[in-house]
Amino acid sequence: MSKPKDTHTFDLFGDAPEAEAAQPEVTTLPISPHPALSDTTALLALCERWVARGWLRDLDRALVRFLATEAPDAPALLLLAAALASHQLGRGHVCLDLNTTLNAPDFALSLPPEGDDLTDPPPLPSAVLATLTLAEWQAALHHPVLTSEGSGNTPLVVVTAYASSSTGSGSVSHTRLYLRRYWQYEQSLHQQIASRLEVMDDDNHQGLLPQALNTLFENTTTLDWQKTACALAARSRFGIITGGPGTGKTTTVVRLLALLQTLQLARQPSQPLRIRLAAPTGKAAARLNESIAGQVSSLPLTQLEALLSEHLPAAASNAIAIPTEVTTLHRLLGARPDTRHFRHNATNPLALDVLVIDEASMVDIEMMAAVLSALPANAQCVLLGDKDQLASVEAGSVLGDLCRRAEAAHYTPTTAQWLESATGQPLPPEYLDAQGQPLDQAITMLRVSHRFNEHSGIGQLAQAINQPSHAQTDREKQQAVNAVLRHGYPDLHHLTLSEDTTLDKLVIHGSADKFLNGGEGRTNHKNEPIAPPTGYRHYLKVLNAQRPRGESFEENPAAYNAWASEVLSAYSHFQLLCALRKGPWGVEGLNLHIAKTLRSEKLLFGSDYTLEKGWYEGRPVLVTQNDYGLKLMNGDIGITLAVPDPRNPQQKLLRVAFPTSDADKPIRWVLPSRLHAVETVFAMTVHKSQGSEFLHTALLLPPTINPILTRELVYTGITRARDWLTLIEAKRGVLNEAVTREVMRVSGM
Ligand SMILES: Nc1ncnc2c1ncn2[C@@H]1O[C@H](COP(=O)(O)OP(=O)(O)OP(=O)(O)O)[C@@H](O)[C@H]1O
Repeated sequence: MSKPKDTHTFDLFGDAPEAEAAQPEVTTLPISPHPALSDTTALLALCERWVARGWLRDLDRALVRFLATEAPDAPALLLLAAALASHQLGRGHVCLDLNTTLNAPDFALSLPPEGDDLTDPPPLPSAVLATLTLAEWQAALHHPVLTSEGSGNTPLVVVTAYASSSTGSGSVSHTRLYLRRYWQYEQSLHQQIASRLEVMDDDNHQGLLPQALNTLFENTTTLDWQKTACALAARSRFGIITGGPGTGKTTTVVRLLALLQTLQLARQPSQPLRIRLAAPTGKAAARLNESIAGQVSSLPLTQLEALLSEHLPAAASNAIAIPTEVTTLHRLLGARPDTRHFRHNATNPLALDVLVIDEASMVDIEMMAAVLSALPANAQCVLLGDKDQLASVEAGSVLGDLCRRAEAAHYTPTTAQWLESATGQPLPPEYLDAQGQPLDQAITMLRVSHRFNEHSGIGQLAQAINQPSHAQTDREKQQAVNAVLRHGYPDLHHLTLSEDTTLDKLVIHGSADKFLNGGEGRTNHKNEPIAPPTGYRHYLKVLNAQRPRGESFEENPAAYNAWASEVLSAYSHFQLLCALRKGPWGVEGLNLHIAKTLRSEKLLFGSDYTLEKGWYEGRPVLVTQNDYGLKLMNGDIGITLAVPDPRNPQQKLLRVAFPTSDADKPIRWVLPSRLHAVETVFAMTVHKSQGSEFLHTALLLPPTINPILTRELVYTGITRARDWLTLIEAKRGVLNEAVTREVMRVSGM
């Protein structure tokens, strides 16, 4: 849920003047209670009007009807809360928080960010709830058939928590209403995590742990958070390593696996750990696969094996093996078509000892609960991810919730002492807290980016945007962000659209001329040269220049695979990201606009209809649903290529090329007619871009602020950029607004 600037004045309908004229019910609050608060028929009629406007889902209204049939005496106030609780699930919240809803009622529905014509508008939630008090609403939630505090099998669960008030005048109650299934997911996560937080081995494995850590990490004078992360993650059966882009999460986890395997072989020489690596999407899995493979080859395995044989001569012959294959969570659990149940669960657990989950910020509460309950009791689970990124579009922000205290660490003196003996590094006092919770002891935040240094505008901008709101005022944050934009960093270009060709030039050519020295002469953190930024022309040129000639697809599949690999790699050089789906500034409008622009440059060909609805060579597509038959995962990107028709080589057939992780068959060629859940991806939403990175990322912010534009969205978008970032504001000022809005997901975690 985004933070309202102040209740009721948040501009839900775009620019203020029209909005004011169009929302009589916002300004004229009813003086008597709205009938829907006490009468079920009136409530159902209201829900119907909300559904007709798309403010509420049909599913939410159906739930109200079902509950009203199950319990005809249920108060309308309870049914209204149930409708809103159900609706929150579709918006990422695990439950309905009554207090938050009463403070900002209009955030409880999906009011149209891009405006509404508002002829005969239904009442806004702020009008409906205007006379309702928290105590009245809480009292209405007690019903023997529909609600309980968790006991029995009621469809709804009410949880009330008490906390001391900020004014110090006693305690305040906070009430959350859950659909039972989601309450169960939370309970299950609590139990699973708590049961794994116990410290496993306090004797440092007879001195092997510090020696292995010293073998894996160079001695540094400053605190090495990566070494700390490895030590802590080896200490209990649940650990989290969080950090921004390039802070070394993958590097650390590869060393952690080598460490765990070393310790295991010292314990049981003939039983190496069964380690599995997983990520929420195919794209994220492929990325981790690639970077893990590179990192494993640089591990000091020979030294670790020598260390092991010193400790245990009997174990000398045991080689330390680290897997590099990464799977998706769906595959790992054994997803079954047409059911939300998996093959692996608490009664049929996964056969593994260690599970690493990368990009954990993208894992929703249902999936996280499913994975943890499918783990054997003794298995170890390590989550990797950036706590500040957008959470999954599904309900829950598990990683963000678990890492809420990660910044200040909160390590207890016992943990600090143990860490010092394991790593040889004392912890600075600001990270210590005698009241630290068990979960705090299992989390490490990596704080140094090895990819973006102080000379990188991408890194500096990410840091400025990411400052939490309690650390500075909105004005200070905006000033810090603007200072980065004005500084003249070589990897950063800030653009405000003034003429309509500006965006076109960028998406075609990449606008290298807008970067310092035309983007020439830069090197990366490994001192390798960085190629200047490109736009979509680049991959379309590669497509045409490297097309195999003279041989058919069947005669020389390797040539066609090599061509497709080059085109796919060239495509990953540039990606336009945007916040919205609909409208001219959303994916739908931009995709068509860009396709036509590329056609006008003779880089693509096809009629208006084909570009909008059909298939054409060069069309890049994003898979939007897992397809196990085709072995395609949500998030996979493919490019449409024309290959000779085997029946008539003069004719061409369109096939879509997707990359695979199989070196023998690097490309999966799919007929367009078999692809049912794909969309053109010249423009991609920031939500869909999670887990991917592009050499040049252009992030386009629409001209009007709306609830989806938050600091997390902007941060996630800009951190998809590896070498170059173009930040585009359709209208100046939107960025300033967006960076001061935070996502606040409601949950009980
Ligand atoms: N301690 C270190 N010293 C020097 N270079 C490092 C160190 N740790 C990581 N790197 C380098 O920094 C880069 C980023 O590291 P890595 O991929 O592990 O980070 P990450 O946090 O997983 O990144 P991502 O944002 O892609 O998830 C890599 O090139 C890696 O080799």
